[in-house]
Amino acid sequence: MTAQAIVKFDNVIKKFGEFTAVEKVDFEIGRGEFLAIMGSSGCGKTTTLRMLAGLEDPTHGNIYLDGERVNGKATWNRDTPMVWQSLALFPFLTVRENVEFSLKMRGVGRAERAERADKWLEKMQITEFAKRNISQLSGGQRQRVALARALVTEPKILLLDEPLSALDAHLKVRMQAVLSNLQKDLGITFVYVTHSMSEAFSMADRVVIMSRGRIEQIGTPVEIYREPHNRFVAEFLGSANIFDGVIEGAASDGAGRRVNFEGGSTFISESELNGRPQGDAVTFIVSAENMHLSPADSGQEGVLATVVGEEFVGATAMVFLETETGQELKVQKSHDELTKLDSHPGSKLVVHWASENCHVLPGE
Ligand SMILES: Nc1ncnc2c1ncn2[C@@H]1O[C@H](COP(=O)(O)OP(=O)(O)OP(=O)(O)O)[C@@H](O)[C@H]1O
Repeated sequence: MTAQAIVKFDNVIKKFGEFTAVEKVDFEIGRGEFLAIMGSSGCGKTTTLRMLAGLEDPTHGNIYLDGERVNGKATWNRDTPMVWQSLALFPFLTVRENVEFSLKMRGVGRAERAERADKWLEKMQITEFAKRNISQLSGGQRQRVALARALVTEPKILLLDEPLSALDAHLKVRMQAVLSNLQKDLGITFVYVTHSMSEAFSMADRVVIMSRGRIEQIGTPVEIYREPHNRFVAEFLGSANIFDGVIEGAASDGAGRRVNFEGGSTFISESELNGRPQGDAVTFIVSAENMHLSPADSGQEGVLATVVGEEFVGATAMVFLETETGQELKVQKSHDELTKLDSHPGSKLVVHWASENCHVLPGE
């Protein structure tokens, strides 16, 4: 375990009967890091978090928390509070009583409890609601109570399981800022499970992408976005066009080689091809914002495709096209540009891209 790490998962496997929910998970979480765990439903995100919280025990492997092996250690001895989507606040207690709860459980005296709760009520801007019952609060206010309740013991690490998913879009964005600032101010490690790419990518220092109990990639949001490791991650991010190609020329000291794919070919730099031999199959991506469109009669080299639909994405549009070989492509463009191209369903356009925007998936 490196000195900066607060958590280490060492070859952790979790089985429920014969079913493997988490398969050989091996990673560290840095002290003070905001780590998001993402993946599709059922991929093992929550089970991973629950093992860290002590709510599940690993079937194999070890979990270390702050240098100590914690397999089998009870959750109440771990100091790993968790904030859930359901929040699990006590409806029969007031806001203040909720916030004081874990201090009371630890035998902290009345005066100190009140003082510490006051500090967190104030920090979370809910002092004015201290005497209210939970049922008398809005969704955002409940979130703040849940955070105050979890943080009042001043833990080194906070576990969050889809804490914002029940909130409406506007409130979600506001709470993202609250969480992000809180984490930076306190310097506490946050481990944050979410389905939402926008939440993970806007808040986290690093993101773990899981699929079927395995880690597909760990990296900063920019690394994962620009350089997805494999097809699963590229598809999960949803913004890339994925091509299966075959390398035409032999590796050399040159700048790159041609790669043929069904319905076209492109030049890819040698740094991306990484010395792979001639004839090797490669999977590469080009992100939607790096794709360009030109009129079919422009003489532009590229792939001829037919527009099948458009989706409004704020200031831009995502144009969906189908090539003559049946491959679906997506291209993100400004509305102005699309108007100039007179793009509409049925239009034939040439899709093209710069070779430096081709990224070969190393894990394929
Ligand atoms: N107690 C259990 N007994 C049996 N199977 C379980 C148990 N808990 C989880 N699983 C299974 O393990 C797999 C991973 O579950 P987990 O809750 O970790 O997924 P997740 O990625 O958090 O999914 P979601 O995003 O839907 O919450 C799922 O297939 C789930 O059905």
